[in-house]
Amino acid sequence: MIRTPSTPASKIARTPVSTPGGQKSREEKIFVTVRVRPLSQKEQALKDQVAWDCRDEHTIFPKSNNQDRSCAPYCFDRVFDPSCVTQKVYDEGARDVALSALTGINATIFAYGQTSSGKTFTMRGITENAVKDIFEHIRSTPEREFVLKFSALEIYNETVIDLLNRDSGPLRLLDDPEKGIIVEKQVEEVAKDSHRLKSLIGICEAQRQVGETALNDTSSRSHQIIKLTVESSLREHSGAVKSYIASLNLVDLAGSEKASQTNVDGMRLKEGSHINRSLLTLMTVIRKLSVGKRSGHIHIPYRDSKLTRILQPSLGGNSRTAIICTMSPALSHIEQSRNTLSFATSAKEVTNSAKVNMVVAEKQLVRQLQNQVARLEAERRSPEPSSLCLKSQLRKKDMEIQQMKLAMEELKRQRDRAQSELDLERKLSKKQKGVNPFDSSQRAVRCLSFSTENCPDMRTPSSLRGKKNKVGRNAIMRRSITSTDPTMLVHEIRKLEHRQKQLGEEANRALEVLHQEVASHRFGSQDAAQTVAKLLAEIKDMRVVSSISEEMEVGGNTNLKDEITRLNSQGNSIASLEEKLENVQKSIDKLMMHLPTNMETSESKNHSWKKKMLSFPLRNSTNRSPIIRSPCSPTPSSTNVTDFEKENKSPQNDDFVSHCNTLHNTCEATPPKSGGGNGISSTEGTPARQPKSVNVKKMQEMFKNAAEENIRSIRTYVTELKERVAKLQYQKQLLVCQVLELEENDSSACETELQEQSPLSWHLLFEEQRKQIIMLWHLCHVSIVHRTQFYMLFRGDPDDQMYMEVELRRLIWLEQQLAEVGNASPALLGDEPASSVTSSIRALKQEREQLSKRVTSRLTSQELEMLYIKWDVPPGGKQRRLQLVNKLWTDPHNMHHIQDSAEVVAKLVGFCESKDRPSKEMFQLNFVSLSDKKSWMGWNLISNLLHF
Ligand SMILES: Nc1ncnc2c1ncn2[C@@H]1O[C@H](COP(=O)(O)OP(=O)(O)OP(=O)(O)O)[C@@H](O)[C@H]1O
Repeated sequence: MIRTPSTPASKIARTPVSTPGGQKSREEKIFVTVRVRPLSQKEQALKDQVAWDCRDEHTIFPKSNNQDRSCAPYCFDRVFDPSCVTQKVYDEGARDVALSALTGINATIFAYGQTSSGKTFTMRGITENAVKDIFEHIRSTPEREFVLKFSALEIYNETVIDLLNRDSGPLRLLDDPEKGIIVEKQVEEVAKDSHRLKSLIGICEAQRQVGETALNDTSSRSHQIIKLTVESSLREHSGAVKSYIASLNLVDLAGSEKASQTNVDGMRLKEGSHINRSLLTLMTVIRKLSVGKRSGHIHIPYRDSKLTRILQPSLGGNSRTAIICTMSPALSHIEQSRNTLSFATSAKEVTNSAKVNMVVAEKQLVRQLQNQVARLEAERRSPEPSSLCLKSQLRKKDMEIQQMKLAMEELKRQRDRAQSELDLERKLSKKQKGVNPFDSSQRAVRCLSFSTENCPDMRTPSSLRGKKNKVGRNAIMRRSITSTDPTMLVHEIRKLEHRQKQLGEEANRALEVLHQEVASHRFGSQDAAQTVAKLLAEIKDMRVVSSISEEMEVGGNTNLKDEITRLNSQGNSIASLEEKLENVQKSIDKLMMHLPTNMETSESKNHSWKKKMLSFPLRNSTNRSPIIRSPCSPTPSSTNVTDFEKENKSPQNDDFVSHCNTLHNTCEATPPKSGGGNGISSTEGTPARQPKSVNVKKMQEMFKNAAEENIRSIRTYVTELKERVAKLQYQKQLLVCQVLELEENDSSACETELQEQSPLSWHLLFEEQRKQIIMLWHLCHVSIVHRTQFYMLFRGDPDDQMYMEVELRRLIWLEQQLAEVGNASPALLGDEPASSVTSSIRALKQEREQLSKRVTSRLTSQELEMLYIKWDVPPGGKQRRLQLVNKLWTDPHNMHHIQDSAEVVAKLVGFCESKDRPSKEMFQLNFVSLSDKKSWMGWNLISNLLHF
C-alpha cells in the first residue's frame, strides 16, 4: 500500500468558529502523534532490525532495506523517536488537550497501536502527568471552585465493566437526548486530592483484564477508559452562568494482534478476536470520518462496537482529541506498524467541534418560565368558555412566576452565604495545614493517648487493664508533656463546637418543617389531634434545647479546665436533645398510625390536603437534604421553595396540584353549601358529581401516600441527626480525654518516674500488645494490607509504643462498634464503608481478590510454585492465586503464619522494594470532619495503601 505524505502540523487549521444559535464551538482536527519505542530485549535477542527512521519531529519513513514496499514518508503533528521520554510525549502531544477539560472543553487522549507497542506504558505516563497538572492548575486558580469526579470502565469481550464496581456485572449503554451516550449505573467517585485520584487509578489498574501472550507478558486484554469529570465555578459569582463542566477521557486501547505472532489459543484467542473486531470498527469510523467532509453525508457506524459508541463524542464530536499511535521499530512488525500509520493518517483528517460546556441551571429556569408564560398565553387565546377562570389562573401563574423569581433570589443568597461559610472553613483548615505535619506539636494533637478513666467508649480490655501498662503509658505521657500545645487542643474543641452549632441549626430547620407538617394535620381525628398537640409541645421543648446549645458562648481564653467543664455541660445538652428527638420520633410513629383515619372528605380537608401538598418541601430524600441543610429562615423560604419545587415535581403530582388548583379556585369563586357532600363547588351540575367523587377518592389516596412519605423523610432525617450527634459526642470525648491527660501531666511532679524503662519490659509489653492487635485485626476483618504494613513497620522499636497504643485503642473501639452495630439495617448505616461486620467482610474479600490479580505480575513463576507448595494450594485447582491469597492472615494464633503472610502481602503490594515505603506517621489517629460522609473510624482504603 502506498501512503501519501500528510499535512504537517503547522498547516492544520485550528480556528475557533461560531455555531449558529449556540455556544461558540471550535473546529479542529484530531491531534495525531506517533511514538516509536526502543527495540525490546526480546527483539534485540532475536537480532531484529530497526525498520524505521524518524527524520525530523514530524516525519517518519521506512528504511530503504524493505524491498518491494514504498519508502514514502509519513507526516504527523509530532513524531517521537525511541529516545523520547514520556514527559516529552505528554508536553508536546497531550498536555494542551488534557488541560482543556479545566476550561469546560471535553478532551480525549488515546493510545492506539499493535500489541506490545507501548500503549499502556505511554498512557500511564500521560495520566500521571495530566493528574499532576490538573491539581497544579486547581491550586493556582483559587478564584474558582473545582470538583473532580472519577470513573473508569473497561470493554472486555464486548462487555462494559465498571472498574470501580466489578460486582455490578455488565453495564448497559443508554442514549440520553441531552448527554449523549451514558453508561448506566456507572460508579463515579469524587477525588478530593491527587493522592485519592492516584489510588483510584491504581484500583482500576489492578482490576483490569491482563494476560500473557508471546509478545507481551502483561498484555491488556480490554480497552480501558478512565474518565475525569471537572466541574468548576467562580467562587464570588452571583449573577450569570459561569460554571463549566467537561470530561477528560484517558483511553488505553487493547492492541491489535495477529494470532500467529501472539501464539494464543482458547480464551486469549477469543479475546484477541473481540479486540481486533472493535479496533476494526474504530478504523472504519475514523476512515469514514476522514473522507466524510469531502463526500457529504455518509453513515458512520459508531453503533457497531461498544468502543466507538462510547468514544463517539471524541470522534468527530464535541471534544478535543489527541491520538498517540505507538509502534515497535522492529522489522518483524513492519506490517503492523504500517497499519498503525495508516490509521494515524486517516485520524489526522478527522475534524471535531469542541465547545465550552456551561452549567445552565439558571438558564434552564428562565427557559422554563418563558415556556410557562407562552403556554399560558396560548391558553388565554384559546376559545375556552370559562375564560374568567383561565384569567384567574393566569393571574395565579403570574404570581407563581414572581414567587419563583423570589425563590431564585433566596437560593442565590443561600448559596453565597454557604460559600462564605465554606471559605471561612477553608481558611481555618489552611491555617492548620500551614503547620509542618511532622512538627512534633501538631503530631501530638493528632496522635491521641487517652486517659481511659474518662473515656467510657475507649476502655482498655480487662486483660490489659489489669496490668495498666505503666511503662508504655508513661512513655506516651512524656511525649504529650513535651509536645502538646494547649492552644491547638482548644482550637480543635472550637472546631467541634462550630460543627455542633451547625447541627443545632439543622435541627431547628428540620423542626420548622416538622411544625408545618404537623400544622397541616390539624383537621384530623380526635386521636390525631392529641398526638399532634403532644408533638408540637415536644418540638417547642426541643427548640429550647437546641437554642441553648447554640447560645453557648465560646470563650477566648485557653484555660483547659474551663473547657472541660463547658464541654461536659454541652454533652448534657446533646443528650437532652437526643432524648427529645427520640420522643418526637415516637410521636411521629403514632401519628403515622392515625393517618388512615384522617382521610375524610370535607371541604376543609381538601383545603388542608392541598395546603399540605404545596407547603411541605420534604417530598423525597433528594429534595430534602439541600432544603433542610441550607441556612435560610424557615418560614418565608419554605413557601418559596415550595413554589420552586412545583416546577420540578413528578408529572403525577403535577396533575394533582393543578387539579387541586382548579378545585380551589372554583371553591373560592363560589362558597360551598354547608355539609355539601364532597365539598366541591355547588355551581357544578348534578351529572358532574360522579366523576368528582372519584377524583376526591384519588386525591385522598394521593394525599395519604404523600403524607406517609413526608413523615418517613422526617423520621430518616431525625435518625441521621441522632447518628451525627452520637459521632460529635464521641469526638468530644476524645478531646476531653486528651485535655484531661494534659492536665494530669501538667500537675504531675514525678517527671523522674518517666525516665528510661528497661528494654526487656518494653519488649515483653510489645509482644503482648502485638498479639492483641493481631487478634483484633482478625476479629474486625481489618484490611490485610493494613495489617501487613503495620506489622512490617512496627517491630519493637521503643518509638513504636505510641503507635501500638493508638492502634490497640482504635481496634478495641472498632470491635465494640461492630459488636453494637452488628449487621444493623442498612437504613441506619447509610452507605458508609466498613461500618458493619458484613461490609468489613465484603471489603476484605474484595481486597483479597485484588491482591490475587497481582500475583502473576509481582512473583516469578518459580516463587509462585514454591508458595503453592508451602501454602498447600493443590495443583490443577481452580483460581489458585485466589486460593493462595485467601489463606493469608487467617490464623491469628500462629506467629509464623503471621510473619509468612505479611511477607507475601508485602511482596504483592510492593512494600519491600518501594522507595515510597510508608512512614510510621501515616498511622496517626485523625479527626475527620463531620461533613465528611465517610465513617471517621474507617480504615484507610486498601487502595490508599497500595503503591502503584
Ligand atoms: N517508550 C518505551 N520505552 C521503554 N520501554 C517501553 C516503551 N514502550 C513500551 N515499553 C515496554 O514494552 C513493553 C510492552 O509495552 P506495553 O505493555 O505498554 O504495550 P501495549 O501496547 O500496551 O501492549 P498490549 O496491547 O499487549 O497491552 C513493556 O514492557 C514496556 O515497559
